[in-house]
Amino acid sequence: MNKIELGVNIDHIATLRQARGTAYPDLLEAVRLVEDAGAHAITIHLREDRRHIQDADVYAIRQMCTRRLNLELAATDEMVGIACDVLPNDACVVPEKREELTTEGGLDIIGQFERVRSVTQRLNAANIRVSLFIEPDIEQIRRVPDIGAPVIELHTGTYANATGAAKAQELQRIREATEFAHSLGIQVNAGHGLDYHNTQAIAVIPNIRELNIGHSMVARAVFVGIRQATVEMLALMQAARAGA
Ligand SMILES: CC(=O)[C@@H](O)[C@H](O)COP(=O)(O)O
Ligand SMILES: NCC(=O)COP(=O)(O)O
Repeated sequence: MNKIELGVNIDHIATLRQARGTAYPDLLEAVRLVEDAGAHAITIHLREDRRHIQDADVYAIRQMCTRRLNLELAATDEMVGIACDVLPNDACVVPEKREELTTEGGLDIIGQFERVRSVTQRLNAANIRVSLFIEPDIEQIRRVPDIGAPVIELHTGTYANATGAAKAQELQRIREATEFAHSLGIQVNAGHGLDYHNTQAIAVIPNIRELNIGHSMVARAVFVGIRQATVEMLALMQAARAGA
């Protein structure tokens, strides 16, 4: 059985802190609890508008994080400069629009080929493992080797928001995209909009290696705490993968 890993995205713990400009909730305490619960990675998205994670958070988390740090970033010179200074283990290149409520889809690596390739090369040169956050689209995946990224993260937001036949169709698209990328030797991760009900069907796909999950887990943490929210998510992912 292929193992499946969990990266916990703690952006929305910072959203709560930023809502009042307080020092709490403490992101470093969240990292400690999430790691103690067995998560494999900590994911943070330093948005250009700094609406949740702040620059100082990135440096402080890098210092104390004992698991992999996955920094999500837009393909800009500013963000690449910060990543090359902080040196996260992984950098996930994501699309970003200032006015969006949340990330609305995958990066168009065909339309922005030269920019994404140049960003990837700079991150590769700093020994940061690059992941491209893209749609489960065969034509996009076909270009990944030319860009030089070893990992992709498939955007699961469309699947998460769909219902009925459209949901089944999107799940099938994710399955096919995973198999195609795997056949090219690319590591496949997935994330966005995953929760305690829709994650199982994604976790069961054998060649998906890591799920990055944030919003639903922070929401669950309001009632049970982030440690327990992590334990529960890990358990359901692992049960789905084991075929339980
Ligand atoms: C790329 C991605 O899916 C996450 O970074 C997610 O976007 C975090 O939450 P927000 O989109 O609300 O910032
Ligand atoms: N890359 C996806 C991620 O980190 C978490 O997205 P969400 O669970 O907050 O929608």
